[in-house]
Amino acid sequence: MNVGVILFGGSGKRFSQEIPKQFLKFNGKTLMEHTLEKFFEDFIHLIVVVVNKDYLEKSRKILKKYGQKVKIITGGFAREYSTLSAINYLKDKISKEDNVIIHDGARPFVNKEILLKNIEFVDNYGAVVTALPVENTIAFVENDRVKTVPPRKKLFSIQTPQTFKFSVLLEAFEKVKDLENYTDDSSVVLKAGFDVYVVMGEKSNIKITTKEDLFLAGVENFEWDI
Ligand SMILES: Nc1ccn([C@@H]2O[C@H](COP(=O)(O)OP(=O)(O)OP(=O)(O)O)[C@@H](O)[C@H]2O)c(=O)n1
Ligand SMILES: C[C@](O)(CO)[C@H](O)COP(=O)(O)O
Repeated sequence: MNVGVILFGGSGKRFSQEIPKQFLKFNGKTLMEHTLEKFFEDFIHLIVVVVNKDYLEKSRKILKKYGQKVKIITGGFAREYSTLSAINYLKDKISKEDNVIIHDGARPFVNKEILLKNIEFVDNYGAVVTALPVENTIAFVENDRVKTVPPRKKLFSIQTPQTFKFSVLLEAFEKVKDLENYTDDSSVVLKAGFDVYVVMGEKSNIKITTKEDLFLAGVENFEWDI
């Protein structure tokens, strides 16, 4: 079975101080609807949407039209605790051999090809991360001073989905406790000692973090679903 986990448990503070970006609306739909609908594929059998507990009722109102394939749970105070909430929810519902596809709700432009590649690769490798070779030179900086410039050809920018055999997630999130120190799922799995393999992402699969990202994605106007 393939299970989608869509993370919408944040507050979107870099986008807006007032309303979480989950509820921004463009092209007639909220960000939450845009991303969720990318997972409405026949090869995804269950979708767990992790929402911000302060907006549970609002999220339920938006998502109820999608029916029983969508399960709504609340997340944690940091991204990886939201992933942990999904793992705990799934513990008694799916098999250790099932695939769990974890995706930022803030990435509405993911496509079917990336989802299918994640599923194809996780069957071989057990843990995969969507990523792209970086195009800018990256520096390690401390106190405004460049300390090192790692060789670019080995650097990748990590995206989502990040897809794992459920057994890998269970073991990794059992071993790693300081989840607030991690910004994605693959780094937790890596820390737990698993190999993680790359699935090539796409530049269009951007994360909507600030308003500029929306404009870069070609969305010129948006409103709020309040
Ligand atoms: N405690 C958290 C924090 C983040 N996320 C989700 O992880 C994705 C990527 O996080 P980000 O883009 O940083 O969203 P926010 O944390 O909401 O943004 P900000 O850091 O600006 O507050 C988002 O879909 C967000 O909803 C989550 O599920 N639970
Ligand atoms: C998971 C992620 O999108 C990979 O690049 C990124 O780490 C999320 O960071 P955020 O600060 O939670 O948006």
